[in-house]
Parts: sequence; C-alpha cells; structure tokens
Amino acid sequence: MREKVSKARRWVVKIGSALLTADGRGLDRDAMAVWVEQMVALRRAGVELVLVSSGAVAAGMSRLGWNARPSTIHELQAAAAVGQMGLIQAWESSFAEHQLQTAQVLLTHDDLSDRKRYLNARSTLRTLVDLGVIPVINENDTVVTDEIRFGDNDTLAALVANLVEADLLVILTDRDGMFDADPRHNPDAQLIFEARADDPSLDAVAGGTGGALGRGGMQTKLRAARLAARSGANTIIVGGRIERVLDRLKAGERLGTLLTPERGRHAARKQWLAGHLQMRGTLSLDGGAVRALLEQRKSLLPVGVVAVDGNFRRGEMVVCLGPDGREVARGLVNYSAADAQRIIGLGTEAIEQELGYIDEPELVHRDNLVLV
Ligand SMILES: Nc1ncnc2c1ncn2[C@@H]1O[C@H](COP(=O)(O)OP(=O)(O)O)[C@@H](O)[C@H]1O
Ligand SMILES: N[C@@H](CCC(=O)OP(=O)(O)O)C(=O)O
Repeated sequence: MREKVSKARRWVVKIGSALLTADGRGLDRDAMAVWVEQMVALRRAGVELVLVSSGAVAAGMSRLGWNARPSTIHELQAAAAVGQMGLIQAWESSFAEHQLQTAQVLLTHDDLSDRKRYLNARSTLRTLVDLGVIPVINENDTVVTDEIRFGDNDTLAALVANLVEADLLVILTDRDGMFDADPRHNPDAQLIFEARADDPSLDAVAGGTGGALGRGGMQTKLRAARLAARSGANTIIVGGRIERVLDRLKAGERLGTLLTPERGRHAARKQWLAGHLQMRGTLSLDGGAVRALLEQRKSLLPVGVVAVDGNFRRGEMVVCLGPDGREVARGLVNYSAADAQRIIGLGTEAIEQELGYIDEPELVHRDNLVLV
C-alpha cells in the first residue's frame, strides 16, 4: 500500500504527447475519455486536480496533414497553435460529459520565475480548483521555443507542482515507469518501483532521450521529479495505458516508479521558499496575529500588522516579526509595500474601500507562509 500516493490531496497529472496522440494519428480521444473518467472519480473523492497536457504539436500536425514532425521552430510553433485548439476542445467536451468545467492555462517557465506572475498564476489556479474547474495547462508555445525544441512538458508539470504545492505529480507516459535501462534497447530492463528523486544512480538509467513524438524521455522526467521534490511533492512515473491506472494509484497499488523527496514536505517547502526567494521587507505583527499564525496556523490578515518596512512588490518574500522583533514566519506577500502600508490595521471589508480593489483578503496566505 502506497500511502504517500493514496493519501495525496492535491495532484498534478501530466500526460505526454507519446500517449495522447495514438502514435501520431491525431488525438486518441478514446484514451482521453478513459483518463477523464478516472480524473472525475478522483475529483469526486476530494482530490484537487490540475492537468498538464502535451500534444498540441502532434494534434496540429495531424490537423495540418503533416506526417513528419517539422524541423523548423516556427513550423512547430504554428502546429502547436493549431493543435492547442483541438487539444483543449477534446478535453473540454470529454469533461463536460461528466458536468465538469475546464479552463485553458498557457504558461512559460519565465512566468513561473517572475515573482508577480508566479503569484498571479497561483491565485488563478487556486481559484479555478476551488471552483471545481479542471485547469488544463500547456506551454505557451507561441512565445517560447526551448520547450518545443526539446519537447519537455515534464519540467513545466514540475513547476506547476511547485506552484500549486501539489502533494503528488503523476507523469503518465508510454512505458510502465522508469526502467533500470532504456527498454527500447534492453529487453531485460527492470522497472524501478521506488527511489529517492536525488539518487545519483538514476542519472545513468535515464540517459536516453524520448520517442518520435514526445522528446524529453526519462531524463526530463527525472529532472521533473527532482524539481517537484523541492516543494516536497512525490512523483509517480507510470504507464498511461495501464488499465484504470489513476484509480489504482489512488487505491494505493504499487504501479510505476515512485520518486520521493529527500526531506519531509514541510522542511522541503521551507527550504524551497528560503532558497527560491530573496527577502524584500518586513511586517511587524501584534501578539494576536503571532498567535493566529503559530497556534492556529492561520493566514496573516492586514488587521494584525502594525508596521511595514522595505520596498517589496506583490509576490515577493517578506519576513514577519513578532512584537519582540523576533522572526516568526516568512512568506509571499499579496500586496506591494505601498498598498500594505495603507491596509494594515484594517478589517477585511475595509480593504477594498481603501485600495479600490481587493486581490486577496490575506496579506500572506497560509499556503505561502513558512513558520520559523
Ligand atoms: N530508463 C528508461 N526507462 C523507461 N523509458 C525510457 C528510459 N530511458 C529512455 N526511455 C524512453 O523514454 C520514452 C518516454 O519519453 P517521451 O517520449 O518524452 O514521452 P512523453 O511524451 O510521455 O513525455 C519511452 O518511450 C522510452 O523509450
Ligand atoms: N507543448 C508542446 C510540446 C511538449 C511535449 O512534447 O512534451 P512531452 O510530450 O510531454 O515530452 C505540445 O503540446 O506539443
């Protein structure tokens, strides 16, 4: 029984081109319907779900009547733009059969390294998930080219797992998992059931690149698992064609390869925030706010803040100090220093009146807060 998987509450499911496109003959809608059924069941079992779907280039190739993957980047981008329409339509209509709404979200790696965009993307995804909508994410191939050149949505999926603080990243692919040698060339290759994501011996086994449609191979999946581990997520690399694969993972069955983070979720998250972001300012809290954070694990509301220092923007990291001047927490702030200055001491209902808008009622959401 794999409790790390069966108990995971927030999943990012990534489906690669190799699986989605029935080996190049357009989108495999039947297979998509089967995954959708399982994702609907996960959702109904209370799992929060974000889908990262590749397949735009492959779907576009088929719509444009191209048999071979184009070699120029601009043709790949054009194919992705055409194919993304079909891809999103297919997901939308399939989820709609189960009365679930979908949303298209196109992201780039740069979006996720810019603090402000990071927080904006995070808020949007969180809102969509709270509304019961399934976000369907792909790379925005019109404005970036590295990813379609390398065919690597695995990294994007890992960054999304960091973004939404997923407990689990499930990478569905065309093999049953990660083998101890590339199974295309080694018929005796054995499936690796479990390893630590940072295990250096995995580099050698994930050496080869991918198939004709997807391109990243196991290397990018291993890298993705390591990235996901930074925010404490477990990663499963598993065969998307295995019967009822998602249902069975949820039931705790030992399928595919489980790659675990080297440290616990909280410790990983804390180190990630600390290493990922520079501290840009401080918020001084009153005693009540400190208690709310430390004892009740609540978000920080403006009402409990007595002073703002520094010149931070929305999305940057601030340190929270107690009345004795000692650090109690650090986290990503939802308002710029100037706006924070205006709303400290105010109740939630007064924020909009003061600023003319409201981003979030919290100054720092508890998901973005690491207690010291
Ligand atoms: N150690 C390994 N274990 C399993 N598959 C491997 C390994 N090394 C390379 N591969 C190759 O990686 C391919 C999957 O990667 P890729 O084609 O990028 O898929 P996707 O489109 O699902 O991301 C497999 O078909 C397999 O041939
Ligand atoms: N974003 C592009 C390329 C991504 C891609 O090929 O990734 P993958 O198949 O997951 O390794 C697409 O949707 O076709």
